[in-house]
Amino acid sequence: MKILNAGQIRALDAYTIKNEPISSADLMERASQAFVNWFINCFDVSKSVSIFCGKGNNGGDGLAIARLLHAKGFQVRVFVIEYTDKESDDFKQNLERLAGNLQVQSIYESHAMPELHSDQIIIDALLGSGLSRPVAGLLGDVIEHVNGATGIIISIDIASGLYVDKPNEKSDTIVKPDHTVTFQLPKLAFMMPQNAEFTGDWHVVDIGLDKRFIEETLSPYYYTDKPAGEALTKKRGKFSHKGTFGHALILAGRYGKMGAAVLSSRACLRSGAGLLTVHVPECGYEILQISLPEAMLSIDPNQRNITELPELSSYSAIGIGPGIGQEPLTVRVLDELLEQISTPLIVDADGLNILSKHPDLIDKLPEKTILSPHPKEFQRLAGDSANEFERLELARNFAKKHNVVIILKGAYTAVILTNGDVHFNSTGNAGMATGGSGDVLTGILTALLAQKYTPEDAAIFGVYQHGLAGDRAAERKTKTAMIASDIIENLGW
Ligand SMILES: NC(=O)C1=CN([C@@H]2O[C@H](COP(=O)(O)OP(=O)(O)OC[C@H]3O[C@@H](n4cnc5c(N)ncnc54)[C@H](OP(=O)(O)O)[C@@H]3O)[C@@H](O)[C@H]2O)[C@H](O)CC1
Ligand SMILES: [K+]
Repeated sequence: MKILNAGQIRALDAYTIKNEPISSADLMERASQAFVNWFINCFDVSKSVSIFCGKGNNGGDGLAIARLLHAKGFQVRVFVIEYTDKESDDFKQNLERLAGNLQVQSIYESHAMPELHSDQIIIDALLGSGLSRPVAGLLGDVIEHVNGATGIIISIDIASGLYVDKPNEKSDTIVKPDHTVTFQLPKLAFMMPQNAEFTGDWHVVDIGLDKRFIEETLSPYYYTDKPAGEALTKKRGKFSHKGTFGHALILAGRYGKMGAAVLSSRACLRSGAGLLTVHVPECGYEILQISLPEAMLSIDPNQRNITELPELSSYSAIGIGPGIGQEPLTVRVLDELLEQISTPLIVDADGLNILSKHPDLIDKLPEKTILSPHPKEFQRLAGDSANEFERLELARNFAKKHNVVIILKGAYTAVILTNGDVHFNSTGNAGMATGGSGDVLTGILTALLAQKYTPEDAAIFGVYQHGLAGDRAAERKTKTAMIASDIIENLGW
C-alpha cells in the first residue's frame, strides 16, 4: 500500500471527484458511510455517541456520520465548534441535511463544554488532513476537554491537531484517540512511534478513491500490508533440492554470547536455507553441535572470540554480527570479509557497532548490503536526529549515499532501499522487544539471501515474516511471556 502526503491526498480527492465523476458531497457521504460500517461492526446501539465537529470537511464528515448513526438508532449528540466563520461547502450542506433530524449544539466559549460520561463514545471530527498550523484557542480547549474524557475516543481520518506528513512540536495540542479510522490510505504520521498516543489503533477504510491515480502518484513511502508481504513469497518447486536454497554462512557468538549464534542459526534453518554453516569461536563447538544438529560448524582457532575469516567460496549468502563483540581481531575479520566477499551480506548487532567505530569500513560495504540497526545502533552509525521524521530522512540519505539497504527496527520497522524508498512493516508487536529478537531477524535475512531473494525483497519480506511469527508467538504465549525462541518456533510461510 502506498502512503501519500497531504497535498497528494488533496489531489487524489480532486481527481476522483473530477474523473469518476462524483460530487464532493457524495464522496463525503461515501467516506462517512465507510466510517459507519466500521463503527457498527465494533459498537452496538446501546452506546451513545458525542460528535465534535470543526467547520471544514472533517467536520462535514462528522455531521454526515451523525446523521447516518442516528438513522441506525444510535443516540447522537452533535457539537459544532464556532472557532471561525469559514465553513466548507460540504460542511454547510451536511449541516442543512441534519436540520430536523438532530439538534446541533454550538460551542462558542471554553467554559461551556458539555459533560462527557465514560459510557459515551466520542467522535473527533474537528480537523483532518487540512491542518495548517498548531491548534490554539477554543479548538485547543475542546481537544483538552475531549482528551480528559474517560470514554472511547475515535478520530475521523486523523487525530485533530496531528499533521499528516510532518512532525508536530512536543507542545502541540492533539487529540489522543483510542482508534483512528482513516480514509483509503495509511498516513505517514501513523508510522512514527512518537505519535503512538495520537493514533491509537488505526484502521483504513476504502472510500473508492481513484486506484490508478494512487498507482501513478510518486511517493517514497509504502506500507507492507498482508497482500504486499505475501506477494513476495517464493514458492518451493517440486524438483528443488537443498542446493537450490543456497548455503548460508553465519558468523556469530563469542564467550558468554553463544545464544546469539544459536538463535540466528536456528532462525536461518527455519527460514528455508538449504545448508547452513556457522562460524563460532571454539567455545561454541559443543553448544552448537548439541543445540542445532542441522547446522555445520566452522570453528575459529580462538577459544573465546572470532579471530579468523573462514574460506568463503562455498557460500551463497553471509550474515555477521550477533554476539561477536568488538575485539580488534574480530574487527579485522569484518574488514577482511568486506574485502573478499562476493555474495549478498547482512550486518547486524556488534557488526554495526564495529562499523560505527570504524567508519572507513562503511565505505567498503558491498552494494546492497543489508544493515539492521535498532534506533540506538542507527544513532551510533549515522548520528543524532531531532525527531523520527528527521531520523527517517537521515536513514534515507545514508542508504542512498552508501548504497545499502537499512532496516530501521521499531514499532513500524522501516525498510529503506538504496533509492531511498521506505517500506513500513505492518506485522509485529511489543512482545518482540526482547533479547535475541534481532538475532532471529539476522538468521531469517541470511536464509532469504541464500535463497536468492534480492536484498530489497529479503529485507521487506524477512521483516514481515519476523513480525508475523512474533504475532503468532504473542497469541500463543502472550506478549509478556514470549521470548525470541518462540518467534523462531512460529516461523513458516
Ligand atoms: N480524500 C479524502 O480522503 C477525503 C477526505 N474527506 C475529509 O476531509 C478532510 C479534509 O478536509 P479539509 O476541509 O481539507 O480540512 P479540515 O477539515 O482538516 O479543516 C481545514 C479547515 O480548518 C482550518 N484550519 C487548519 N488548521 C487549523 C488550525 N490549527 N486551527 C484552526 N483552523 C485550522 C483550515 O483553514 P485555513 O486557514 O488553513 O484555510 C480549513 O478551513 C479529511 O481529513 C477527511 O476527513 C472527505 O470527506 C472525503 C474525501
Ligand atoms: K479528526
